Formats: sequence, C-alpha cells, structure tokens
Amino acid sequence: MALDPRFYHHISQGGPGSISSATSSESSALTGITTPSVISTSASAATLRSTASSPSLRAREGVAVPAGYQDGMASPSPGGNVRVVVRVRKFLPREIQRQAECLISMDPHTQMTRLIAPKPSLDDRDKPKFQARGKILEDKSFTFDNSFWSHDEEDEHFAQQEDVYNCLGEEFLDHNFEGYHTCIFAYGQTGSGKSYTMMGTPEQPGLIPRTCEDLFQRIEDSPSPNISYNVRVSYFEVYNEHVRDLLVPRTDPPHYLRIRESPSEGPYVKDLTEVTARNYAELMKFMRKGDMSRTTASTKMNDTSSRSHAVFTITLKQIHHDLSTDETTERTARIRLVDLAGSERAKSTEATGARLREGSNINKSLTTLGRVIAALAEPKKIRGGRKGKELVPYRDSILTWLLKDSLGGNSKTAMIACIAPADYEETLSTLRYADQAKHIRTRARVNQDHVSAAERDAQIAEMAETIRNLQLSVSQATENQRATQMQDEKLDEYQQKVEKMQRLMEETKMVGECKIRQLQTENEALRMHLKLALESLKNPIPPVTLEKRQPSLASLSEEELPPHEDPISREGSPVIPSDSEPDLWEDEEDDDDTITWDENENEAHHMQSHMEDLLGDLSMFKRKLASDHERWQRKEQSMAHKRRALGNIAGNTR
Ligand SMILES: Nc1ncnc2c1ncn2[C@@H]1O[C@H](COP(=O)(O)OP(=O)(O)OP(=O)(O)O)[C@@H](O)[C@H]1O
Repeated sequence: MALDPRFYHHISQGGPGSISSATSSESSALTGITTPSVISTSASAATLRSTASSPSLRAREGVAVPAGYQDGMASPSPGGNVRVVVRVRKFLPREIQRQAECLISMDPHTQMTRLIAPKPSLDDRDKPKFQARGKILEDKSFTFDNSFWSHDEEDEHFAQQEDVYNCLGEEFLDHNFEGYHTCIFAYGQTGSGKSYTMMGTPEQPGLIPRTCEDLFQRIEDSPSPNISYNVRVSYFEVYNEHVRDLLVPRTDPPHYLRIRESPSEGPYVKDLTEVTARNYAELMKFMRKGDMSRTTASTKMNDTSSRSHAVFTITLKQIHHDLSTDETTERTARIRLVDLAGSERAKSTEATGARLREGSNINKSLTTLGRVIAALAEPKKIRGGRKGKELVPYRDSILTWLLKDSLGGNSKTAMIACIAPADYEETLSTLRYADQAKHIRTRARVNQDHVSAAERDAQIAEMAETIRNLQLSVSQATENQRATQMQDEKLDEYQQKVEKMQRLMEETKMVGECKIRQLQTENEALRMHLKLALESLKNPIPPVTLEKRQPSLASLSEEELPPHEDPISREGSPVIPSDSEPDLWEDEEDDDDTITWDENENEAHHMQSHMEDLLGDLSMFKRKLASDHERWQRKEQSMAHKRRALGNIAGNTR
C-alpha cells in the first residue's frame, strides 16, 4: 500500500517503525499487497444465506468502483472533507484454523481497497449461480484516503500501529495545536480490530496512547516560553443507550449521566469527570483506568469484545501571552478519540440474553450513525426537506447526539474503517458505510479567544476573589477542627441532658395520656348521670303523700280499723306495713309532704346548670391537656432534631 507523503518523510528519517525498503514501495506496490489467496479479481458469485443483523448502509451502487477499475479513480473524498481510511487486520487463530481465505486486496498506488467475492464451496460449484437472498455476490472496489494493509506481516507494505499514527494521528494533532477540534472514530464489525487500532496493546500501542505521548512531547519541546499549556481529559462510554463515566469507580447499580445541550458547546455530558493531566504518565494512568472500567465481554467473534462505544476526550488549552501588547490568546482544541462497539450478526456471535440485547443496542446506535452519515453525505436532500437541517437524525441515539459536533459541525473528523479479511458481507457493509462518510463536510474553525489586558485584569480580580473565598473557607475549616474537639465534650454532656429531657418528656406524656383517659371516664360517667337525671325529670316519680302520724294500730278496735286493703295504697303507693319501723317519719314536721312539680323543675334546672358547668370545665381542661400534649410533642421533635444534628457533627469530627 502507498502511504501519505508524511509517512514517506518519516520513513526517510528512519524513525521507529519505519519500513525497511521504502524506496521499493512503488515498484512492488501492486504485487506486494495482493495476497496469495486472491487469485482472480474477476467478478464471481456465490450463494450465501444472509442473517444480517448489522446496520445496513446501502450506498448507491454507482459509488462502489467496479472491479478492474484502477486508474483515474474518483477523488477519495468527493465533496466532503472527512478523512476516511480503511485497515484490514491479519487472520486470527480461529480463521487460520478454518483455512479462511483473504477476500481483501489493497493498491498502495491508488489507495483502492478491493473486496473479492468468496469462492463457491465445492457443493455449490455445479450450480449455475450463487445467490445470497437473490443478490449476486461480486467483487467491489472502493477508494479511500488511505488503505492500511495490516494483514500480512511479511509484506513490505505492512502497516504497523506506528504507521497508522504517523499517517493520521500526527496530522490531526497538528490541527489541534492550530486550535481545531478533531475527532477520530473507528468503525467496523466486531473483532475487526477497532480497539487494537485505537488502544492497541502494551507492546503495540494504538492511536490513543501515541497521540497522548506525542502531545506531551510537543509541549515539552515547545520553543516559546510565552505559551503555557493545560491538558484535561475525560473518558466515558455509551452502553445500552446510557452514558457512564469511566474515570470514576463502577457502582452497583451503575450511575448513569445525563446529556445537556449548551448553545455554544452543543450536546455535552453533565457532571462528567474532567481531570488535569500534567504529563504523559498521568494521562496514560487515566486512560488505563477508564479502559479497565469499560464494559467488555467474551463473544464467539472476539474474546474481549467491547460492548460499548468509548469516547476518550483530551482538551488542549494553549495560552499565549504577548509581552509587547500585554494581550493573551487562548486556543482550545478538543481531541476526541472514539472506539465504537462493533456491528455484529446475532448468528455469527451466537449471542443470547444480555449479550444479544447489547448487540441489538449496539446495532441500533450504529444504524443511527449510518443514517446520520447518509443524511450528512447528501446535504442537498437535507436542504430540500421542509425542516431543513433538522432532518439529520442526531437525536435518535445517544452516540450520534453526543458526536453531533464531530460529525457535522465544528471539527476535523476522520473515520477508520476496520475490516476483517474473510467476512464478505460484513466487510461490504463497513466499506459502504465508510464510502458514504467521504461525502460529509464539516465546518471546522479555529477556537481562539483574545483577551485584552483589561479583561485579563478583570478575570484575575475575579479569580483572586475566588481564591480569597477559598482561603477563608480553609481557615474556617481549621478553626472548626479545633472547635470540634471542644464540641465533642460538650456534645456528650448535651446528649446526656437531651436523653434526660426526653425521658422526662416521655413520662409527662404518659401522665398526660393517663389524665386524658381518666377524664374521659369521668366525662362518660357524668354524661350518664346527666342523662339519667334528665330522664327522671322528664318522667318524674309521682309524688308520694305521706299521712300524718296515726295512732298505733294495735290500740285500735276492730271497728276503728281501716277497711282491709291491699298492701298497695289506694293511689298505688306502697303502704308501710304495720310492723315496719313506725318511727320512720316521726320527726317529719312538714305539714305538706307532697313534692310539687315546680320544685322538681327547679331542682332539674339547678342540676342541669351544674352539669353544664361541669362539662364546660371538663372540655376546657381537655383542651388545655391537648395543647400541653401538642407542645410537648413539638419540644420532643425539636430535641430529637438537635440530637441528630449533634450526632452528625460528632460523626464528622471523629
Ligand atoms: N492489526 C492487527 N494486528 C494484529 N492483531 C490484530 C489487529 N487488529 C486486530 N487484531 C486482533 O484481533 C482481535 C480483535 O481485535 P479487536 O478487539 O481490536 O476488535 P474490535 O473491532 O475492537 O472488536 P469489538 O467490536 O468486538 O470490540 C484481537 O485479538 C486483536 O489483538
């Protein structure tokens, strides 16, 4: 494969990872990268049963360069400015085992990648045509900005990790130092080499660690003493349509972050951890920390398959101070490095349960990414729409919403399409995806702010104020620490008092309740009493007429005796039998022994008013008791509150 002129420059300098025979690259270009297994480039067809669950991004057929077309290729980025490169990986042990055939060839001269239709199986050979769901499989060719041949290590055009960085990463870092936002994202089916390209291994570091290293190398080598640098880093993953901070420890249940949109910055992750890295080692520490926290799982296609989209962001701030004008220039560049989860077919991965759900979520967001790319690749269609640019479906997935700026806004963007060497349909899908991305135009601008001396002074004054406030808080904290010790002792004492008071309150409460119960009983008795009294007033007992003292019955003669009568009186009143106590009424002096109705009524009135007075007193007493009870309860609550507060203070200071 042919590499970027910058790469040749690198090779000629004999830098690390340089290819030994750079001068021979032209002559051996074509033969060198055509793998032995690719015998014929003529169109062939095969019947394949497709169970595609991967996103389908069907480019117009005309976009694919027909087989056999080599020279006079169309511009790799027709109308677009997104840099699109493709990289094919080497065979994995399982592919070697099944004696897979390499279906990819690359032309280093034209940067063309050719996908060769698989040879028919022995069983199918006799059949007239090999069809996949009615479609004929044929060779397809695509041209990209770069085609990285990482399949055969023996080949002189083999692209190492370093070559990928030198060809793409280095240039993008140049843009960052110029003040542009950049984004490099790796796309491809599961197990095609995205994580390897972006992260790599300790022995073969990928694009992200190399970018970090180069970034600090450049800062260290900075010739100007007037420029100061600030590097901050954040790392998050989008898993099952949720955003998770990778720089904080995992929690169970997981803590997901929300997405907000600001008018100036566009969509962003709220409360995402952003840490300052002072050197390469620190930056790598954060990268590794996030990497360890990333959601991966073993699938049939990949032992360590990334189940999430990972977004590693470095923010580079350059502050240049001009001594002559006393002005400050601030350049801020955001370096976004995205390792997407791989598109996958449920059949190939043999996923079930959680893995299957992950896979379908991954495919869903990648499908949306495909639709966003398709919409951005055909801007005329978008403008023709009634709602104008809103037709780009950024909001249909978290991933595209967060990458909005990188995909269609203020960013220089590159896509690395990673392909496996022996999967026809998946690779065709990826290459079509990448081919559409070539049409996208972003509108990158330098993110630079001039700050005059006056503005800076105002900023400094504001910051000084903040620092003063912070210092005040610190000294208050120290003071508090000292006070805390004393407070501890007081706290114990106070707690004891509180406990005593609480006990007292409880006792009082119990007494109050008891009183209420007693009063209730008394009240009930009085009511009953009153009721009976009122009833007896309403139905009075007939007046009893007591006769005047009579001579002793014994001394009376038969004739003198009153006629024989029932022991019941004439009026029905009981008659005192002769042998009953004769002196019972002896002292009665009243002449008029009959209790009149008027007297009864007076008595009743008198009793009723007495009862009413009693009831009035009783309800007043009850009200008083209730208010006492309420007051005690309030006091009790406030005491409990104070106790808790004191408890907290004690806890914090221990
Ligand atoms: N260029 C390469 N050279 C050597 N080995 C590679 C290369 N690319 C990928 N591999 C190996 O292939 C396997 C799968 O790669 P990797 O994990 O990067 O795939 P992936 O696309 O990130 O997959 P997923 O989407 O499932 O996470 C790994 O064992 C990796 O080491």
